[in-house]
Amino acid sequence: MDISKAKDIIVEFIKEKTTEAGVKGAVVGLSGGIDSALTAYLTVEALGKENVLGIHMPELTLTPAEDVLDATEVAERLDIEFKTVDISEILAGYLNSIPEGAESNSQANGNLKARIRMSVLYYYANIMSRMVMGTGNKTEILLGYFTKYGDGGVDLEPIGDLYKTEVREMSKIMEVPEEIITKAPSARLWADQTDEDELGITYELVDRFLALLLEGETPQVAQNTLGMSVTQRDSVLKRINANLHKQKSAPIAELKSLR
Ligand SMILES: Nc1ncnc2c1ncn2[C@@H]1O[C@H](COP(=O)(O)OP(=O)(O)OC[C@H]2O[C@@H]([n+]3cccc(C(=O)O)c3)[C@H](O)[C@@H]2O)[C@@H](O)[C@H]1O
Ligand SMILES: Nc1ncnc2c1ncn2[C@@H]1O[C@H](COP(=O)(O)OP(=O)(O)OP(=O)(O)O)[C@@H](O)[C@H]1O
Ligand SMILES: [Mg+2]
Repeated sequence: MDISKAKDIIVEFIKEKTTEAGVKGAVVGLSGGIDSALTAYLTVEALGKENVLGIHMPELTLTPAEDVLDATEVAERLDIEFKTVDISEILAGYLNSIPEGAESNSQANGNLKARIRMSVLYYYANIMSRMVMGTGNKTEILLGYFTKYGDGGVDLEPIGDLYKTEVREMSKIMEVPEEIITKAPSARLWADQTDEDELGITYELVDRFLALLLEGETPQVAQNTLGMSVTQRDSVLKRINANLHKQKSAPIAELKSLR
């Protein structure tokens, strides 16, 4: 892919879609990770720095200092408005208010954090008449590796057709800080979580596998071509199939036979 041309298409996409929606500005959740950093760079190029708000939303126990520094550095380099909203109290209030909240369920609690961050972004989008920028990439979307109505709850997905490995390439040409490009991707929803550990495969490998499948190759041939293990192949296929529902809006019970 010509990454420079892809960048121009994405910048144009952001301009067009915000104009169609009648809004001038955007809100981006800046985690300190590469997806949100690249999305912020592209959005600033499309809309201008005065029309982009970056919001960092750390959580007491899980957000490392390097993420706070990296998110701040992105905002400083782009010279955009930047706010920090600590979600720890919101999370504690939420869990204290529901009967099962004291029971530890790392999956449910992790997804709740993503959904709290989504609602903070929409709060600012509402009060400022702006759109919420999604930061999902093609790899995450194909695998369904995101929280439904959490980080998947957004208005636009500018980098949604870029594989993670292409996100890295584009980040290099846009001069996203090097330490953000090389940092291990993580949702930081629970302790020691990294994407590649949870997925059981590297982004380099899964991107090549997904690309072969989209070119019409069978999973078996793609697996052999790339030297993947059967376990890796099957777990990726299982994830894709189990999460297909995340790519569609919720099914509606149709009543047209009664009309
Ligand atoms: N066929 C179907 N049709 C309609 N709905 C279906 C369904 N199958 C399950 N569901 C429903 O989907 C829901 C489960 O989905 P969801 O709540 O998203 O939860 P789930 O997919 O279980 O978990 C989210 C995953 O995304 C990862 N994640 C989250 C956030 C950020 C990042 C990151 O990379 O930064 C990664 C996270 O680590 C975890 O592995 C349930 O309500 C379930 O009943
Ligand atoms: N601490 C946080 N502060 C603000 N936004 C966050 C935070 N954590 C997650 N988000 C939002 O959720 C999105 C999804 O997280 P994800 O980890 O997939 O992306 P990333 O952190 O930008 O990149 P990476 O994959 O390298 O970790 C982020 O891009 C960001 O918009
Ligand atoms: Mg992250």
